[in-house]
Amino acid sequence: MESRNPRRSPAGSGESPATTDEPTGDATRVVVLVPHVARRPGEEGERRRSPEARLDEAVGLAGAIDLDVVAAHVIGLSTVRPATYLGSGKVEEIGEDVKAHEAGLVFVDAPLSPVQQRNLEKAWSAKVIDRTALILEIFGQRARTKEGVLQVELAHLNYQKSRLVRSWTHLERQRGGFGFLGGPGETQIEADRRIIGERITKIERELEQVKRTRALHRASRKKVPYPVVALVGYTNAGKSTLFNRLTAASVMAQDLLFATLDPTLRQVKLDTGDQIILSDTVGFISDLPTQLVAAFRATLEEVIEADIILHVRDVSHEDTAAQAADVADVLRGLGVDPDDDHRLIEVWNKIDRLDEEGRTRTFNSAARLTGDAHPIPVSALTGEGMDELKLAIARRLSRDRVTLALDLDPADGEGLGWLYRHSEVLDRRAADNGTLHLVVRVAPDRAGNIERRFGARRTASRRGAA
Ligand SMILES: Nc1nc2c(ncn2[C@@H]2O[C@H](COP(=O)(O)OP(=O)(O)OP(=O)(O)O)[C@@H](O)[C@H]2O)c(=O)[nH]1
Ligand SMILES: [Mg+2]
Repeated sequence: MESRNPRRSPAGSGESPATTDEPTGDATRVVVLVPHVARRPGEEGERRRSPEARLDEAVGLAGAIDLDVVAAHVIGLSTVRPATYLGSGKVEEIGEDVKAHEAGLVFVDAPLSPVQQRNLEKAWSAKVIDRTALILEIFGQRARTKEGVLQVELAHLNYQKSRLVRSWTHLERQRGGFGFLGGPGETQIEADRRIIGERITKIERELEQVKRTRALHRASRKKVPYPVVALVGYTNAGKSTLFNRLTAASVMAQDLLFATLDPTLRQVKLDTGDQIILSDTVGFISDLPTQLVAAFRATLEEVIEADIILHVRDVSHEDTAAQAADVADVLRGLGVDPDDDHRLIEVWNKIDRLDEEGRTRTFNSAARLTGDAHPIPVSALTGEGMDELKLAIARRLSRDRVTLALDLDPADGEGLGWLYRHSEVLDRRAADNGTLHLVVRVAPDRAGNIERRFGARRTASRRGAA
C-alpha cells in the first residue's frame, strides 16, 4: 500500500489535520480485529482456539470497559508483517472500515510491537491497542483494593518500560533546552526510563508494605481452624456466580470479563456442618502477559495457600479444553501442581446450557474419571449439582483432617476456649458427672499437640467419610 507510506501530504480536503495519527473518530467506538495466523506444522492442537471463539472473547474484552464495538473481524494471515502485522491490503481495507464506522479505536487481539502499533495508528488515524494494553485497561478499571491498584499500575509501568526500550532506541534524541527534567546530555529515552524506573521502585516499596499487612491478616486467619477453599478458573467461567450460590452473598457476578479482580473471602458453613473460608479470585485468560501474572502473584497467594482449589470450568464453551490448559499453566506458574488431585477439584459449570446429548456426554466423561480426579458437573445458575459439590468438598476435608475424641474437666474453661479457637468442635456432650466429651477435628500438624495436651484419641470421622 504505497500511498500510506510518507503520510506527509498537507492537510487537504478530507484529510485529517497535520498529525495524521490523531484519532478522528469517537474514542469509545472500537473496531475489533482478531488476526488468525495460519497453523504452523507441529503446533499443539489443544491450544488452537477457533477464530470465532477468539472473536467472541475479544468482543467481550472490549465490552468489559464499555467500549462500543462497531465492527469485529477475524483476519486470516499467512504470515506476520514486521512493519504492520497485517498485510497492506488488509490495512487499507480496515482503514476504510474504521472511517466508515467513525471509530477512534482499533483493538488488535495480538501482541503488537511498538513499531507495528505506531504504523497502524498512522494508517488508520485511530488509536490502536493490543491485547496486553486492553487487559491492563480492564484491570485498571476493576481494581478496588489498594494492592490491586498498585499491582495494575506496576504492570502498566513495566509494559510501558518494555515498549519504551524497543520503540525508541533507534529514535533516541538529545533533549535540548529543558535541562530541569534530566541532567545535561540526558537523552529523552533515558529520562523517560528513569522516571518510570523511579515510579516502579516507589510502587514496589508500597506493595511490600501492603503485602506485609496482608501476611499478618493471613497469619491471624490461619489461627482460625477453618480450611480455605479457593475458586480459580478462566475468566467468565462462573466463579463469582458459584461463590454467590455457595455463600448466598452477592459478589459482583456479571457477563463481563474480569468482573472480579481482587480476592474476596467469605466464611461458609456447608450442610455437613463443615466451616470453610471460600475465596473468589481474578479470572485467568489466555496469553496473559507474564508481567501481569507476576503482578497478580500476590493476589493469588490465597490460591497458593488454599487447602482445596476448585477449578471452575465453563463446559458449555467450545474452547473449554484450551481454557483449562491455560488455567493449568497459570497454576503451575504459581507453584501449584494442576494435577494434584488431592488438592484440586474440577467443577464443570454451566451444564444448564448443554443440550441433551451434551449433557449425557459430560456426565459420562465425568463418571469415567474416578476417585479424587472425579469432576463435579454443576450449574451455578440453577443450583444443580450443588449438593454433590459440597459433599465433595466435605469429603476432601474430612479425609485430610484428623478427628480426635477427648474428655475435658468442666472447670477447664481455658482449655475449652482454646479448643474452640484452634479446632473444629464436631460434638460436645456432658456426662452425668459433668465431664465434657468432645469430638474435634484439626489439620494433621496440630493433632499431636491436642493429643498431648488433652490426652485425645484419634477416631474415625463421624461424618463425610463415606
Ligand atoms: N447459563 C449459565 N450461566 C452461568 C452459570 N454460571 C455463571 N453463568 C454466567 O456466566 C457469566 C460469568 O459469570 P461470573 O460468575 O461473573 O464469572 P467469573 O468466573 O467470576 O468471571 P471473572 O470474575 O470475570 O473471572 C455471568 O453472566 C453468569 O450469569 C451457569 O451455571 N449457567
Ligand atoms: Mg468473578
